[in-house]
Amino acid sequence: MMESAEHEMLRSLGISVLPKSVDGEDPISWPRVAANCDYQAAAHFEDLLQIDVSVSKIGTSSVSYLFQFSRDGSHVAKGTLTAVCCRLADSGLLKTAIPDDVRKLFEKHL
Ligand SMILES: CC(C)(COP(=O)(O)OP(=O)(O)OC[C@H]1O[C@@H](n2cnc3c(N)ncnc32)[C@H](O)[C@@H]1OP(=O)(O)O)[C@@H](O)C(=O)NCCC(=O)NCCSC(=O)c1cc(O)c2ccccc2c1O
Repeated sequence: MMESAEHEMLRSLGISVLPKSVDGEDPISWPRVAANCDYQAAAHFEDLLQIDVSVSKIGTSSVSYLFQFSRDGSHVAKGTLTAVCCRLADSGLLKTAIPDDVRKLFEKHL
């Protein structure tokens, strides 16, 4: 659920989760390196949960998110996730600095 919420947030900022290569440049994506979730109340099958996503930290190449889960206005869980900005090179994932334009978009959600 956190990954889906993260992807929705990226899309809302106009950031593709897995863009196509343009002009032979390596596309950039966001593999996750850490995730955690604290459950504060039970959620049941078919419950409709709201997930509020915010950015808790922007590093050089990493971005951390906070996820607040609620049901009918009551807190259910709190999660965190850290992803790293990477070039999808032929050799695999290579860490790279978060581009300035993307950093500015994330800063709006700090
Ligand atoms: C992602 C890596 C390639 C980075 O490796 P590297 O060794 O270069 O990174 P650093 O150790 O220097 O850390 C970079 C950056 O992250 C912060 N960080 C690292 N670990 C943690 C942690 N546990 N908690 C918090 N923060 C952490 C560190 O402080 C640095 O921050 P700065 O801001 O200071 O730069 C390499 O780590 C790697 O490959 N990891 C495995 C990733 C993985 O397989 N994850 C499992 C889920 S799969 C996934 O999420 C995924 C998503 C995609 O979108 C993909 C797209 C295309 C292909 C594959 C994808 C994919 O597997």
